[in-house]
Amino acid sequence: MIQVAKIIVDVPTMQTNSPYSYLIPKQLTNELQVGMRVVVPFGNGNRKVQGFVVQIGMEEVDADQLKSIESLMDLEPVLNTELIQLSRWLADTTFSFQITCLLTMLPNVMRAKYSKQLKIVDDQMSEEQLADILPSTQWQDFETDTLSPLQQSELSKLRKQGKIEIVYRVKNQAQTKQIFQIKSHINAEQESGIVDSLRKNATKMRDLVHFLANQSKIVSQTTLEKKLAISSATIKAGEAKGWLVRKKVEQYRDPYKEFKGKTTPLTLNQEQQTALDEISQSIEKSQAKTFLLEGVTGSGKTEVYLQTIAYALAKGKTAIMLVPEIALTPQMVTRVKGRFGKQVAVLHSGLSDGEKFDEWRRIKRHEAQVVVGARSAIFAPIENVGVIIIDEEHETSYKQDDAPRYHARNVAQWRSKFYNCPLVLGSATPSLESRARSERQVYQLLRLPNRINGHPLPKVQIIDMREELQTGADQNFSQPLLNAIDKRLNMQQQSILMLNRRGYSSFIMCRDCGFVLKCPNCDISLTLHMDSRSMKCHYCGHEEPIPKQCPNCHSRKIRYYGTGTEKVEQELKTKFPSARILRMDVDTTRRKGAHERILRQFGERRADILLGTQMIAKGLDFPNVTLVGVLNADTALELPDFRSSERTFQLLTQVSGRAGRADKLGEVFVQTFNPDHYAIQLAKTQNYENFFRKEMYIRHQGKYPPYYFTLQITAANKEEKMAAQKMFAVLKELRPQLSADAIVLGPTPKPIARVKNKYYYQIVIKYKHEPNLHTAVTKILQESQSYYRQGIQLSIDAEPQSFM
Ligand SMILES: Nc1ncnc2c1ncn2[C@@H]1O[C@H](COP(=O)(O)OP(=O)(O)OP(=O)(O)O)[C@@H](O)[C@H]1O
Ligand SMILES: [Zn+2]
Ligand SMILES: [Zn+2]
Repeated sequence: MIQVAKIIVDVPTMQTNSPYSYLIPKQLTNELQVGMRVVVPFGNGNRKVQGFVVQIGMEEVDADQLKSIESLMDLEPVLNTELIQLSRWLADTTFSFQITCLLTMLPNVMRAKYSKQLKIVDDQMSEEQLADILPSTQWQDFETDTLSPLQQSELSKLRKQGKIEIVYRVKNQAQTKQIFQIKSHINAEQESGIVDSLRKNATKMRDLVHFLANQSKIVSQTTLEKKLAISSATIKAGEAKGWLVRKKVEQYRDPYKEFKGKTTPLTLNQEQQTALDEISQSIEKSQAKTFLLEGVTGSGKTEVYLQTIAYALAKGKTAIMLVPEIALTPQMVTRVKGRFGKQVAVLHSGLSDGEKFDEWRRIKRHEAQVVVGARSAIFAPIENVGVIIIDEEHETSYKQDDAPRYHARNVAQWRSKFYNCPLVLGSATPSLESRARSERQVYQLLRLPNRINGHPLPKVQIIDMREELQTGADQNFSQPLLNAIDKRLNMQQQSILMLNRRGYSSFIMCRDCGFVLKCPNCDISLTLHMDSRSMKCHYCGHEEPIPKQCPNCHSRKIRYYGTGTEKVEQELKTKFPSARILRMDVDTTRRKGAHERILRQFGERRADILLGTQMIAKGLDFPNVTLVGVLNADTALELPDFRSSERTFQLLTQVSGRAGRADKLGEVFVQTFNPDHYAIQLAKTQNYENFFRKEMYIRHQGKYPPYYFTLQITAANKEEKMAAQKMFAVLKELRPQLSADAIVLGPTPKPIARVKNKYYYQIVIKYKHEPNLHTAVTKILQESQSYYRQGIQLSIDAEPQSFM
């Protein structure tokens, strides 16, 4: 029996869910702990990889058979036992590898960077000889698969002859920010003596001495440099003379350093109070219970969340609150930070890697007790959790598209059980899955059926664009909507307009031959963008100049069709020359802080109209907004997805909810070509309960979730035939494991069959109870490693949120 460390290694092409055993070097026996990252040798040669220690224990093995840990990457564990346990569950339930899960839980900077270098180890070999095969500029970090077959064989020959070696290094990217602090070592009495000893023209030195002689507090070096306009060389010279000491200290990169503003708890109304009491009781009794807080838009759900968090904190516990990425900046942060100040850590994609790393460490060191963040914040290393809240729980962004394909709601449930604390799911339009569970008493339903302001929900008018177009109206604006905008401008009230398509035109087509300009890499048409004067692919980012003539028949009759936010902005400017318009879409919010700036401007009433894509639909709370216009309600309805009605209803209800949230009444116009569709008709009354019943009936008929589970398996390859063949082979292996009740759709190409030059084929399995499915799919996952070498990527998605 010897002591070994069980380690999950980071080898992308040889993944497995079982850890490897390594020997622990003598010097490290007392140091090594579960949850640390280490560098270990792996495979043949001297390849080094990052690994995670998941267990330390005795094992019946021959020490000669094992390799030994090379070095530690951390001096303390980066993962606690809870998170290691969670990663195992996550890998199992999302059909992914544990290493992928571990890396997902940590800030990006904790992913190791690998470097490899060619090194000559034989005196007989000259650098020129090697450079003949591979230019010396490529000796560092070369990619073997980009080399020519000849280069590959030459290099491997040299290696076999022992003339060259490939040296691997694992680099830790996690860097803290260090600053110098300065403490004076001289006093006022010493000043004149020192100054006399200086040369006459040493004015900078004199300034420094004067400052130090009269300063007893510690200052940072950068402050001092700025204040006295001196260089770091002057300060170092002062240090050498013993006038001061410099000390290196760590400083957090705080994204909300400048944050000010404090909010106090509001007096809750009866319904809010009842909801708070129910949840608080669960915190008090340490119950792992899930609540569904169904509250209409503007019913004050956020205030319930905040007071729930306050309750958990008062009990000496911590809290996690998830919000959709978009909602995070900036209104939600203001609300939570305003209530809990420095106790809050914020995690979202708008932060730099360094900022995220520092916020993560504040949580880990128990310096923050409240975590607010987007999806991945559910993995925050917070302990002693008292409550977990997921706002807008129906949002698709809570499901990750890449491996591990997890849903934050499921992870939250796991952690809620681990800590015996309640989980609160909040929404005005809950997902059908969650609402159905509350129907079966799996979740406890709490309702806020009324708006805080006591007003009814805004009145919604559906406008039939087919009729409007017949009367010769505008493509984008119906007359009633134009009138309503005009009225708001006259009354100095604000409007929000939503169009779910960015760019100028959705596609361009030749009127002579019908040619449509498509992306060379994907099966979709290119979108015209006027601000960059180019055609762009919204899937892969491909960009090319706007053609002046048809690339197919050379006709000049090339025309723009469809519309986007850019074009609508231009039209608005022509129609309402005096209106101040803000446009918010992916193109105007690319730069850091742009999102916040636009919303701040709108909140300060420095604009009359906010025009945007669906990123403006959620969470915004502006009291002066009394009009909401949806320019085209049909975009989501057209998608080939069984959730398209649900998405449409949710989006319309959410965006309608932005109007009339304070003392003034709100009004909504929804323009559509499908005025009779039930999702649109029911959004008119914003009656979620009716929508729920109708949609449940349809899902039952179609055998879809929440009545059936779904599992999607996709194969991707540069060649369509390869992707299709693999999917047929997978199905052949899987089908015998399934009962006759399981329904298999496909193999079929995905609705967008080609993206970034890869073809996608899929099968979807719908099932109720399949005891063999999990094992069979896990086996397919393990086998997928071997096709990976043939360039076939296989992905498995349990409960996919999108079938595109
Ligand atoms: N008890 C209360 N007394 C007074 N004002 C309140 C109270 N609760 C909430 N409010 C205010 O009512 C407004 C709407 O509340 P909030 O934004 O929390 O609603 P919500 O249910 O989260 O809305 P949505 O789902 O539309 O985002 C906010 O301006 C909030 O400050
Ligand atoms: Zn043409
Ligand atoms: Zn493309």
